[in-house]
Amino acid sequence: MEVIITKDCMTASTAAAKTISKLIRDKPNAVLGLATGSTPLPLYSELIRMHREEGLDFSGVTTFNLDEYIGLARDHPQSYNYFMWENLLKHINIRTENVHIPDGTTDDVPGFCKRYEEEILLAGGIDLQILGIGSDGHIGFNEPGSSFASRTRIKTLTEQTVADNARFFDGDEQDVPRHCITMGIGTIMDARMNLLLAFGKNKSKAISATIEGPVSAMTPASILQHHRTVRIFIDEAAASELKRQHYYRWVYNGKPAWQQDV
Ligand SMILES: N[C@@H]1[C@@H](O)[C@H](O)[C@@H](COP(=O)(O)O)O[C@@H]1O
Repeated sequence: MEVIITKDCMTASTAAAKTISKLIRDKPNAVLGLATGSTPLPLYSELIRMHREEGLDFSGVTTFNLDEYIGLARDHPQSYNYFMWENLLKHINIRTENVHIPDGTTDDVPGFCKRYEEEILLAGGIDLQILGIGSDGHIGFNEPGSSFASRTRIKTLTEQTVADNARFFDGDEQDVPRHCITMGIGTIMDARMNLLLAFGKNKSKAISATIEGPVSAMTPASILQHHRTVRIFIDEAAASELKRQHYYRWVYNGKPAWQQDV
């Protein structure tokens, strides 16, 4: 695990965007795993800027989104499909046929999930998965208790996640769907690299449990301790409960210049 503590979310997002742009320049047909939520928004803005000003080319890139609410149409303003097109996809030169987002309106959820997994395999697997984290430690919508071996499937949100996400639904918890389709933890663990972003004090407990806690299904993100290549970008507030913050800073500051591209 590489833990990178930055002074604010913009610095972290710019650094994370550099990791992604390097991947795309080295491998123009890279497969990206995308996340929603407020956390990756500055990262997506930076990728859009890189596309416009530095010619970052997405024409060969394929994407798979982590999750989607069940019951929301693709054009519903709170659907993750709408979110992705508004905040990233319509601003870059990605091919529509290369974009994959779970379909929350499918009438065959198990069949859809099976095909989603097959499509990831057919694309060659995910090179880099972007992750946010829920305040309860979830990744994608894999809530506490999710199996570490899980694949794309239906899940029920926790009351905590419904409460957290109500802010996107005018604060009304009744409007937040209770079910979703999400990549499984096993799916996320198959990505060749995972890049997790977390900002703000309300993520500090989940972050300390993820990085320094025991690996436990009660903190789904803690399984990343078993992943080979994970970069965690956090701001000072999200890092505030880490016991070994001094060490993470010391490691990063001691890195040779050629490694400090992040
Ligand atoms: N399914 C998404 C997660 O992928 C995301 O990481 C989380 C955190 O959202 P935010 O970044 O807005 O805090 O929200 C949702 O539950």
